[in-house]
Amino acid sequence: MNHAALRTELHRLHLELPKNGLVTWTSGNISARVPDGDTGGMLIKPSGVTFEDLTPEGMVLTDLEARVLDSDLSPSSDTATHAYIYRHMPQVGGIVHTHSPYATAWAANARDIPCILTAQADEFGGPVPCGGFALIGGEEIGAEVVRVLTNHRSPAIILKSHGVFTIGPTPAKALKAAVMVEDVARTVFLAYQLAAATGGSVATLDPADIDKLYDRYTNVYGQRTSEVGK
Ligand SMILES: O=C(CO)[C@@H](O)[C@H](O)COP(=O)(O)O
Repeated sequence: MNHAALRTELHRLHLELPKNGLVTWTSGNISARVPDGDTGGMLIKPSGVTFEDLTPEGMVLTDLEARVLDSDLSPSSDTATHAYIYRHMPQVGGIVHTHSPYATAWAANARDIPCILTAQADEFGGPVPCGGFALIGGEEIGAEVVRVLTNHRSPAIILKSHGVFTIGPTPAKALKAAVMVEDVARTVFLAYQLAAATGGSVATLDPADIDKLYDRYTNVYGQRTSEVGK
């Protein structure tokens, strides 16, 4: 996808954040890696702009040192973090950050989201990991994302006292992981709440079953063409 088409795609994906209940007011952001053959670098949301005021042209182009290349708008507060992730994870083509409420509640408790659901084994290949706290504005959040997600099956991490970061080969795949992590965070929370209310208990999935589920979802589920079912 070229630079102009990526702007349009990135704008479209940002509108999915409020639609899916993942952000409030101006929180959250998405970026897309721009291919080297085009301009290189990345496109990212401008900081503090409401979702209804975002435009394709307003997406800010930066290099992978987080320097703005073509805009009068300030880029997202998380630009240095996104740039750090792209520099250290060459397979990543898109990054999403949200404060989606259930996943962020787990993050506020500094708890991994335990793997008790087949849908979670499918998408995340096990528990969703919780990383440590880092302040906003520099590369520290990115360093924590890279530290925890390198060689990890999960495309999502929750960060202590903050929120969610997801990665993917494309921004659309990273967005899917952001939608799915909120879905499992809510259901897992409800399952534990129901167990507490009824005196029951919740079993985590057997690691061997998680492996089988993850393998089926990764290699068999869905359509074999990238044009269908994105
Ligand atoms: O939590 C943070 C900073 O990590 C962000 O999600 C802000 O809430 C939105 O910041 P901008 O991307 O608009 O600068």
